[in-house]
Amino acid sequence: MFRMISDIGTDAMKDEAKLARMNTLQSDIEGIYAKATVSFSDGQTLALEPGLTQLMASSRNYTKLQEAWIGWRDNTGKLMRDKYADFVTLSNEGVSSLGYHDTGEYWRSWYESPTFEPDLQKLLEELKPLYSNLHTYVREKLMDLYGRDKFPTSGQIPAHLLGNMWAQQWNNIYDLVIPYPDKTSVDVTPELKNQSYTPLRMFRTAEEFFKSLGLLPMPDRFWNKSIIVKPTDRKMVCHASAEDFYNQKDFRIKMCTDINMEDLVTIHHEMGHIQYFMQYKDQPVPFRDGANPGFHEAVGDTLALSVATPKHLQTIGLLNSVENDEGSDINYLLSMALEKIAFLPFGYLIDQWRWSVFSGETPKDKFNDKWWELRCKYQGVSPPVERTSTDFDPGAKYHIPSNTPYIRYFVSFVVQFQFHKALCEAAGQTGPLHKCDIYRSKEAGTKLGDMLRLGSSKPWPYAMEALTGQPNMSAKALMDYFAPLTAWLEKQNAGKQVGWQDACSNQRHAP
Ligand SMILES: CC(=O)N[C@@H](CC(=O)O)C(=O)NC[C@H](CC1(C(=O)N[C@@H](Cc2ccc(O)cc2)C(=O)O)CCCC1)C(=O)O
Ligand SMILES: [Zn+2]
Repeated sequence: MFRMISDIGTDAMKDEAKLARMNTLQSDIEGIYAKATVSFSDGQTLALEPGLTQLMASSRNYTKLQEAWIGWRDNTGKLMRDKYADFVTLSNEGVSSLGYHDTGEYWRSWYESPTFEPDLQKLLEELKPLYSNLHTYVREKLMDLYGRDKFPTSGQIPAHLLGNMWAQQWNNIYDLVIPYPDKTSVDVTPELKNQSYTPLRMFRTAEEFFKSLGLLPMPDRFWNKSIIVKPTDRKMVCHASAEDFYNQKDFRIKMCTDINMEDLVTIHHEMGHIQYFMQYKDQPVPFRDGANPGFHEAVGDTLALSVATPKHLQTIGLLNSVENDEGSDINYLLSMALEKIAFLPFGYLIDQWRWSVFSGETPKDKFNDKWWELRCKYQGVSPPVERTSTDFDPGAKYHIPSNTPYIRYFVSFVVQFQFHKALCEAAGQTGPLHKCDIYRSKEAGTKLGDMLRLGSSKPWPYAMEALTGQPNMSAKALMDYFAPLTAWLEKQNAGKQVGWQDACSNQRHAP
């Protein structure tokens, strides 16, 4: 407890003037991101939410997508590079008085493990074959649609074609890659609109899932004080977030909710944070935190793994028919892979880049080269147009200007499948993991609640063992979940060139 109280991060900066300068740089950088818009050649001007997000998700116009992709980076990252470099120097100075070599070392200390970095690398390597198979399948489909001459001979996928501004999740191009179009497709967005769901009803639906497990309901103050639609009377950073006011009563979400499946999942994610806040609210303040930051990110997503199943969606009236055949199964697993597998290298590389910047390994003039070195190697995506060292593409992703650590999401995307497997067993679900729905299982809820109430009072391996019966992070549950899809993808990719070269080439395939 004493160690946690004294671990105050960059606020340990001794020099008041430098502390003020660091905070000014941070708020300047965040301001650039918050105010950014893109003005198109056709006169349209869009903000990130909802305009650019919806364009990147739904447009199939190569040039329009490219214009949005370049415009967003010109109006965010490109304007931050010098300030960010100065911020990094001051941030490192701030934590040095706590004995950390740099900010990256401080951030990694939250995982309390001397083998944290090699453990992460091993997980990514175990998951690489599954990612490569998904990447190859998607790339072939996109080449058919956009033409081979748009794709580099080194095998990467141009980053603006994957349905997301950062190519971090590919669920929005599901319609372009759906394996069995005549079978059940899981996207319930149209149904949410047909049934005129409101943001409030989406939040109530999520709350009902938590309550069905015997977990805590959202308190009245939550419903009175949260902001769940984009306000018209003030500016607000629309990036969803959950806040703990550390007074054992006030817990809130702010979010600019869209009526679609993606936001229904996000609502569960944010409500997972609130549930954790409430479960550990009686711990001493230093223990009112996740067992590690990845655990905090995994709570809501774990429950959403049940909610997203066709069976559950039918139970809550969002899907009228569920076919139990191989085609529907593969359709569902592929839609989940576009959200969960696609994310893994992205979740890994953000802080690989940032740790290398904090440590001094990557100097300012190499910021963008290092970023694309990692994007080309780990994620197998390429820039649609040539990038230069005056660009600063990492700054186009919220978590860099907001200085929010990111490896927590890679950890979460691995451990959430371990949690899901453990809760499914507690709920007495015996079938394939991807069909499990823990809805209404008080046994599962009790097991989860017991772990959440620990907060950060025990080392995370203790919490992991309490929930799953063993203390380590493991990719096995994730690979078990997607096993039927792995076999199917290997058959689909037979005879195809699987994977990509580490470096992106400038050369493109012949038409
Ligand atoms: C006071 C404070 O800071 N509170 C923290 C929570 C805490 O630390 O207590 C907080 O609210 N952080 C905001 C952040 C928002 C989101 C996010 O940034 N997600 C990542 C990665 C991802 C993507 C898909 C997915 O399914 C899960 C994760 C991204 O969008 O790239 C955006 C929507 C989802 C989660 C969050 O909730 O984690
Ligand atoms: Zn989160």
